[in-house]
Amino acid sequence: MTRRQLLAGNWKMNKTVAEARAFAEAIGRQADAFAGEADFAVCPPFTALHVLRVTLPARVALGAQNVYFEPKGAFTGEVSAEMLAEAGVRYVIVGHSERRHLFGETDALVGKKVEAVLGAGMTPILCVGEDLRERQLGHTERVVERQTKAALAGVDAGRAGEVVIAYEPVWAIGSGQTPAPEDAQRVVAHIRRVVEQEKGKEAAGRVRILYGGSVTADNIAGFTAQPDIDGALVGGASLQPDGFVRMAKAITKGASA
Ligand SMILES: O=C[C@H](O)COP(=O)(O)O
Repeated sequence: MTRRQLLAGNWKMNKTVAEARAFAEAIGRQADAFAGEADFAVCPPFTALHVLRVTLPARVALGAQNVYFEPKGAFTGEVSAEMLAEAGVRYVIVGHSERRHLFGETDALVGKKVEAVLGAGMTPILCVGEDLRERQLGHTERVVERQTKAALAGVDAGRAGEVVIAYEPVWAIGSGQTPAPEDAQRVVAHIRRVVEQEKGKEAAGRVRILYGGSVTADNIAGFTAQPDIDGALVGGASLQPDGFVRMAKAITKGASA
């Protein structure tokens, strides 16, 4: 089964509207970087969705960093999946470790968000990953297994293959430290086995699993060369236009190699 590589930039709480526009114009001047056989997305804060919708190169899709699962109502501060879809959003990050740890998101809430995103015709980027203590205790596999099963619990086997999963070891996020690509491959292969066990072979073969955590233009190719790693979810290094372009070229080259 051939899966297209995906490069997704997660800007977190960075960039004003003016800064977002400047980024889109800068990568637009190097739009050739996005012409190859791979998918690309940028996930800005909500406030910069509109400006990116109108300024990003056509091959770079729009993503969001969060969503609420209810369709509408008295949920001050929240944004629904339908609202994001209408705003031109294609991908929605769900269950990022910063949301789980800083904002108390539970496995059950993450599962509802995954369903809402699929229900609105968008692609969830479901984040899973162990923290340092869990890793030191040897619990990595069981943590990603629990998170994956809970998040996919309400998803039909026929649609599970549409989900993108991002394996992000929490200790690697923003730290400059990464697992060896072979180590990330081992965990990602385990996640794929969990998908197979829960949703069947077809879904497991289709589901794209990214690596995230201190990815840069210099190390991305080592991860995306692994057989089960289908791209990267990138924080800090996605903020600079040149870095984003270099990563786009690296994954496109790997995809066609
Ligand atoms: O969603 C992105 C990840 O949290 C990785 O962030 P980072 O590339 O800055 O380590």
